[in-house]
Amino acid sequence: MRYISTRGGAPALDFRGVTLAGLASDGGLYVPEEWPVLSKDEIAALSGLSYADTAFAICRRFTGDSIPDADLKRLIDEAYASFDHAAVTPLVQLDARHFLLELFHGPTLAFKDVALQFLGLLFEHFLKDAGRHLTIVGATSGDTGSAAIQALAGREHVDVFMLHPEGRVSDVQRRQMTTVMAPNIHNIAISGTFDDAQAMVKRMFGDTDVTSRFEISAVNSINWARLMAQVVYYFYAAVRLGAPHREVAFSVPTGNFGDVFAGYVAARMGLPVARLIVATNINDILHRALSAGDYSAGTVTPTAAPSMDIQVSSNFERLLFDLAGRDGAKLTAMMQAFDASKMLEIPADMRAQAAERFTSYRVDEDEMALTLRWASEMAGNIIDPHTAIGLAAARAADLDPAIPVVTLATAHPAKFRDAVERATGVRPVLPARLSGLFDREESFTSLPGDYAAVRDFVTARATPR
Ligand SMILES: Cc1ncc(COP(=O)(O)O)c(C=O)c1O
Ligand SMILES: N[C@@H](CCOP(=O)(O)O)C(=O)O
Repeated sequence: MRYISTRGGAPALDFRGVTLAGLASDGGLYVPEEWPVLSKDEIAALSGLSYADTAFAICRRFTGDSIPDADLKRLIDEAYASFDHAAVTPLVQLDARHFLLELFHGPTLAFKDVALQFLGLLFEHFLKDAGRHLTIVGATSGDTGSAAIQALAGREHVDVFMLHPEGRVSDVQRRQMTTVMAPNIHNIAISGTFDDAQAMVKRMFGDTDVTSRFEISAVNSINWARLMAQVVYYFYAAVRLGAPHREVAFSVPTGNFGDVFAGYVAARMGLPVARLIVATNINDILHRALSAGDYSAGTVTPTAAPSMDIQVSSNFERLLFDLAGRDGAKLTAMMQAFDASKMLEIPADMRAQAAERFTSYRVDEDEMALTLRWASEMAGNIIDPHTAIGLAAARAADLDPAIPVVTLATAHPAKFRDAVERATGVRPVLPARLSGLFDREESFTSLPGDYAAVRDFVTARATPR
C-alpha cells in the first residue's frame, strides 16, 4: 500500500513512512493511492469478531509490508486492552431506529483514544530500533490533546508539544492534559482559537529551520494512521446491525472532519453506508460547504461543545481531493486560494458528488440542550453536548425509516458536566479512571497566538534529530 499527498508534490510513502511523517512535505495530507475494497463475503466474515480482531482485519488492508501481521495483532490487542468495556465501542439502542455508538470507554473518555492508544504503540514499534526521535507538535480543542498525552507520556522516543486555545476547553479536558507531569510532555495554552493552533502546527511542518533540526510528526488527524484506526468502528457497528445485508446510516458530530471522513473511507471500502450525516454546532463551515458550496471560515464562536469549535476543517481537503478527481494540481490551487482568502466556493459538480453520500445539519445551542434533555428523559441516557449535536441531526434526517441510524457518541458526558447539568439537571459523575483529577497540580505555559513564540518554545526544548 502506497500513500500519496493531496497536493501531488510530495514523495509517495508506505504506511510506516506516513505514520512517522504526519503532514506531507508539500503541505498536503496523505491518503492511500487506492481505496482497498472488501467484498460482501469479506464484510460478512467480520460478523462475530471481537473489536480487536475487526481492527486487525481492517487495518492490515492499509499497513502493507510496513508491519508483520503478528506485530500488528499484538499492538492492536494491547491498545484495546486499555478500554473498560468488553465491546470496546458498544452500541446502545435508544429507540426503534436510533443507536449510539459509544466511543468513550478508553482512558481519556473520548473517541480519540480509539486511534491514539494504537498510534502511541505504532510510534514505539517503528522507532524503537531506528535510533530516531520524534517531536510531536499537536493542536487540540480538548480531546486529541489528552488522548495523545495519555498515550505518549513517558515514552522514550517521543516529545509532545500540545497547543490548546486558552480558556476554550472544559476544566476536565484541560486538567486531563495539564496534570500529566512526564518530562516529555509540554502543554502550551495559546491565546486564540483551535484554528490558530492548527495553523501554527501546519506551518511548523513547512518551516525548514525547524524540520532540518527536528523530526516533526503529528498526532492530529493530519496523520493517516489516526483515520485508519477510526474506520474500524464503522465496520464494527454496521456489521452488528446487519451489514453487508442491510444499509446503515451514521450521524457524526463534526469539527475537523476526521471522524466523518473515516466513515467515508469505510463506505469507499464497500461498507453499505446509506448516508453520512455531518452534524455541526454553530461553527458551521462544513454545513455551509456541503449545503451551499460556501467553504468560508467565519469567526469561531465558543459553544457548549468546545471540541467542535472549529472553522477550518483540516480533513475536508481529503474529501475535496477525491471530489476533484484526485488532481493534486487542482487541489493545490484550491487550498492556496483558501489559505489566502479563507474563502472557497465548492464547484457545483463537486457538491453534487458529495451530496450522494453526505447530508449536513447545523445544530444551535438550544437544539443541543433540547436533545440532551430528550436523551435523558425519553431514552434514559445522559449524553454529552457533542453527541447531542449528532443525535439532533440524526433525528432530523429524512431517511428511509427501515434504515438504522447510528450516532457516534464521541465523549463521556462527565467531560462536559457543567453544560450537561445546565440542560438536564443531572451532573454526570467523573468515572473512577479520573478520580483525583481536581486534586492534582497543573503545569502549562501560556503563549501569545504568535508563530515565532511557539516555534521558539518548541525548538528550545525538543530533542534534535
Ligand atoms: C468530543 C468530540 N466530538 C466530535 C469532534 C469532532 O470530530 P472531528 O474533528 O473528527 O470532526 C471532536 C473533535 O475532534 C471531539 O473531541
Ligand atoms: N476536536 C479535536 C480537534 C483536533 O482534531 P483531530 O481529530 O484533527 O486531532 C480535539 O479534541 O482536539
